Order: sequence, then C-alpha cells, then structure tokens
Amino acid sequence: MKIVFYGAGNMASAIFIGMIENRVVEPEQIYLTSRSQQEKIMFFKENLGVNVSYDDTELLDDADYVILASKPQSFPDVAKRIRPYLEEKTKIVSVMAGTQIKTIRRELRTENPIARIMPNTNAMVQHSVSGITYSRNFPDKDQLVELMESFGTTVVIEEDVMHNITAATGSGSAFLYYIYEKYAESLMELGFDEEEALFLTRNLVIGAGKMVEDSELPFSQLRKNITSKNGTTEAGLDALDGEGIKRILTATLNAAANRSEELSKDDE
Ligand SMILES: NC(=O)C1=CN([C@@H]2O[C@H](COP(=O)(O)OP(=O)(O)OC[C@H]3O[C@@H](n4cnc5c(N)ncnc54)[C@H](OP(=O)(O)O)[C@@H]3O)[C@@H](O)[C@H]2O)C=CC1
Ligand SMILES: O=C(O)[C@@H]1CCC=N1
Repeated sequence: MKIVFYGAGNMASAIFIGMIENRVVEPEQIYLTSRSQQEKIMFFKENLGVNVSYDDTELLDDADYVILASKPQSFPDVAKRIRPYLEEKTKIVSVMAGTQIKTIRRELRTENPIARIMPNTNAMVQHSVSGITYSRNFPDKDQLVELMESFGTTVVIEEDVMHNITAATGSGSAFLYYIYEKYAESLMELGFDEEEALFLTRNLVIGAGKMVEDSELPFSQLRKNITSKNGTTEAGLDALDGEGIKRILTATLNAAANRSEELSKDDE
C-alpha cells in the first residue's frame, strides 16, 4: 500500500506517527510532501524512515491513498500539484476542516472516491476520535476504517454532521488544553508559583484522564464521589455554575461549528 500525505504538519504527523507506531503500515509505505523543503519534514525521513519527495509524478505514481492535510486555504495550490498526475485507482482522503467533498471534486477535477475524516492530534497516542464520511463511490470502506482505527476510534457520519464533529472533537482537545492552561493560571492567583501550578495541573489532568479510562462510572458519578454535602467541592461547583460554565461551553462549540460552516461556504 502507498499512502501519500500532501502536508506534513501537526495533524498529518499525528496520523502517520500513530499508524507507524501501531504497525498498521511500514514507514516505507508512507510518502510525505509539504510546501517547501524544511528541516521538520527531513526529520521524519531520518527518524521514522518514511519517504519525502517534492516530485508529484513520483508521489502520485501507483498511490492507493492521497491524504489532503494542508490548511483549507492552501488546497487550491495542493490541487494544482495533484490534478495532472492523479490516477484512477487513488482514493482521496481529506482532513481539511470545512472543505466539502464537492469542492475537492471540483478542484481536483476528478470522479475518484473521496472520504473526509475529522481526526484530532490525539492520533499521536492512538486516541483520536475521528468522524468519517464517504462519497457514494468509495470502495472498501473497511480498509480505510482499519487504517484510521490504528490511531483511535471512528464514527461514520453524514457529511453535514462534519461541522459539529469538527467542533466537538477536531477542535475539542484544544478547548480542554485551554481550560487546563487557565486552571494553572488560576492556581498561580491562589499563590502557587508557576512551576508548582503546572505540576499540580498536569498531574490532576493525567489522574482524571486515567480515572475516566479505567472507571465505568459516568462523569457525573465521578464528580459526586468528590463532592461532600456543604463541602469545598460543592462551593466550587456552585461558583462554576453561577459563572455560566454550560453557557460558555455551548458558545465555544457553536462558534467552532459555525466557523466550519463558513469555511465550507467560502469556496462555493
Ligand atoms: N491540527 C489539528 O488538530 C487538526 C487539523 N485538522 C485539519 O488538518 C489540516 C492541517 O492542519 P495542521 O496540520 O494543523 O496544519 P499545519 O500548518 O501544521 O500543516 C500544514 C501542512 O500543509 C503543507 N502545505 C501547505 N501548502 C502545501 C502545498 N501546496 N503542497 C503540499 N503541502 C502543503 C504545509 O507545508 P509547509 O510546512 O512547507 O508550509 C504543512 O506541512 C487543516 O486543514 C485542518 O483543518 C483537522 C483536525 C484537527
Ligand atoms: O482549527 C482548525 O481549523 C482545525 C480543525 C479542527 C482542529 N483544528
């Protein structure tokens, strides 16, 4: 199998590192290209044993999958590179937020099978939760799902649900990291120094993540197990509710989903 990544940035590298670590593909089956030759992409060649090329003929020759992993704004340039050399057998898989299948088809001028996936950077530790949607003519969906499950779990969705999945899980871990950042800053306001605040927050997050992984209890029960009647936790939770935590999170997710929708309209 030959898998070619157009774009070797944060998302692409999380995917191919996840795939290689899980041994679902050999490094020699992966080909990387980017806009400009850089140290970062050569680092992947030297350390992982993947191929790097800027020759589109070589990249696209006999390719099974082409992964579109540039920013949506760079896609017209990427499409120009791919269009002349795309073979009929090659399946296109896009990770780009907000770029619709019909747009990819139009830019590449192709009837080839196209899938859109919305992973997240937790792919690097095989814990992405990824949405996937296919064009009608996509063959051997199981093979793509198997590849994707090497870096996490997948949910098959209709294309119009992509906006919400992009907000929920594509962007979702950034929202959580931002909350952890603010938590550490708030610990500094309580009086901890920066090192202590980061140490405490990091270990709190790791421990909570492991509890979620290992325990069968729902989030609400895990919370209740910490909350004494009239105790400190209850006081803190009342303050969180009073400040409108639910409203804040709903606004966050709506803003991200709306931006995905806007991106999809930019190119109509
Ligand atoms: N980061 C994330 O968590 C997620 C990102 N996504 C999607 O993944 C895509 C990539 O995001 P991310 O990895 O964060 O972005 P990065 O900026 O980290 O990577 C973008 C990559 O695209 C390459 N590129 C740009 N133009 C071209 C070109 N003409 N030909 C070939 N390669 C090109 C860049 O090369 P160079 O470095 O040389 O400029 C770079 O390697 C986006 O569309 C985003 O919507 C989806 C889910 C989650
Ligand atoms: O911010 C973005 O647009 C991309 C899509 C999901 C995560 N990062």
